[in-house]
Amino acid sequence: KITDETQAKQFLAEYNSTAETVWNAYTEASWAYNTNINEQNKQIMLEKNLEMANHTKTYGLESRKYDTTDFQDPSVKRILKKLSDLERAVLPDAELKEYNNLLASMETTYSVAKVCRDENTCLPLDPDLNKIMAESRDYDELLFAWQGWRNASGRELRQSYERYVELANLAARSNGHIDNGAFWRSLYETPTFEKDLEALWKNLEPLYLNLHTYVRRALFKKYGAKRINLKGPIPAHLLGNMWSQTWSSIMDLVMPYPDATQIDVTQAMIANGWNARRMFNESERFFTSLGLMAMPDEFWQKSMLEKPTDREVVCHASAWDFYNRKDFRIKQCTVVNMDDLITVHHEMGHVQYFLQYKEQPISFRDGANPGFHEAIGDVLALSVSTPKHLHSIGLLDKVEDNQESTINFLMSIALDKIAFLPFGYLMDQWRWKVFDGRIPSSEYNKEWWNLRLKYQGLCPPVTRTEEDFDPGAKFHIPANVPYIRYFVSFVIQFQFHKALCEAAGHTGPLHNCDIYESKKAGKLLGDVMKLGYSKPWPEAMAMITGQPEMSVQPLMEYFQPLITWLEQENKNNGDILGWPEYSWMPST
Ligand SMILES: C[C@H](NC(=O)O)C(=O)O
Ligand SMILES: [Zn+2]
Repeated sequence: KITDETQAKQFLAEYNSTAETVWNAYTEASWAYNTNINEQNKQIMLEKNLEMANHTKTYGLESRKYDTTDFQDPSVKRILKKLSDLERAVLPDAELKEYNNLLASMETTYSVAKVCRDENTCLPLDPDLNKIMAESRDYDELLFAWQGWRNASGRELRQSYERYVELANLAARSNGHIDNGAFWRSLYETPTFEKDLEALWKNLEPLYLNLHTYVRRALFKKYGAKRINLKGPIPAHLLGNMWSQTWSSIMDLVMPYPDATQIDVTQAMIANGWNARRMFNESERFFTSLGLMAMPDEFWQKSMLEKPTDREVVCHASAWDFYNRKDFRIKQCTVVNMDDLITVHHEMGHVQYFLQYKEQPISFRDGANPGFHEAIGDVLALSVSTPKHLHSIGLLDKVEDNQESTINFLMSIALDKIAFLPFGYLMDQWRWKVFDGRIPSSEYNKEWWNLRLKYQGLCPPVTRTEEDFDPGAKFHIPANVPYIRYFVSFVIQFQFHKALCEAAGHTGPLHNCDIYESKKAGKLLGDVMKLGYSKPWPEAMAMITGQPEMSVQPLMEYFQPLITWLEQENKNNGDILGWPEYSWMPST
């Protein structure tokens, strides 16, 4: 073992500069493929991925030769520890090639899948099927899109997924993890991670149950007793979203006070001639108002902000770091609506993080934990979504400060933030169990729907079998993107919001806070982003909130007026919480 710290630093300097070149080459090739899906671009991406894996393995094996016990510099220890996990590069050549091919083909199948109405009308997910799921109030049309999408995507992916699980586990185990789920959880550096998550969920479950009961009653009014059982699960295609993960698109069906202010500003965006570029400019303006960084010119020159009409692309929105400290991009098939304005801020939050930590060693150019990276943009979006801010950017003609408008506003935010929690929690519950073998492939779909029932109180609108593979109908599953990061983000973003609002000198209810133009709030957030992955995330958490733990208290404080209202409303309606008639399904 090498115990010379100076030698280690030289080794890491060489790693850093060579990694920038190799990772940049791979990222360019991956970008070319994601923004123009064809065989040639796929082959180039696979070739660059092998080169990157080679680099990772060479330096990873070298890093394992160091004994850092007596090293003085904690960063050197931290980087060598991270490098010694080779991830997929540990696989033998043949398995690595097979693994990369599986990933590329699963993401392609998902991204080009379409649902045909007739032989010459085939609809892609983005924007067509998403639009049907959000706007249609026709039970059968919703079922057409919901079932068609699962036939075109999930069903086609089941076999590849089974092999992917084997190879992902082989890689994880070769790196010393018990399985791939354990590897994914290790990124949070928290031995009690699963217990902590369960405790957070137990605190949040009552909020979700109250929202579920209230929305079920509203859907009962709309779709009737044959399709909605007030003591049963909700059919999964009626919530305004292909995966029932956010419900704000059915705000019209659940609006508490139709005569008071509502904040869906899609109409106003269209009426005011907003386009994708305007949405991104507005978001950049918010970041710079906090004293954070503007987008570099390359961002505007090289991003893909709208869906091209002449080629196939991966439409699922994403932000890209090209690891040369200059080139950062977003790929988004932007639609002019409120939902996408929020997504724009989400993706711009990733790029802001990239910009803030770009001078860190490449191994530290990551979020303090993956949930931090997902939270940044959402924190700013909480301010942007306030009636006050929407009014200030010309998307709301008047701001009313009364109980009805407050409840309407909190309902619209809850339909995204509270509705999401069980989905954000169950996605990797399913995958962790697949990776550790508790869910064999013969039960993939049965266990998926058991979790969808247990956590979200949903049922499939039509009978599902093991011919189906419904988890595969959600991007992150074929795309091999972990998901607990979003559950973590939806909790901690309210902790960050509360802390930044205090820094901004906000007084009054938390839900009214808009940190726009607060340089103090911006500095608090910016200083944490600059750390990247250089410090364990509890230190970063403490820098923002003054304490090191995840906590649901700020989320509960934010929604408190709505929680009180929901409890009263559900009582007035004589409705029960939960779905005791759990085996009920709608009559087709
Ligand atoms: C919440 C998650 N966001 C993202 O992928 O950026 C999703 O869209 O499912
Ligand atoms: Zn994200």
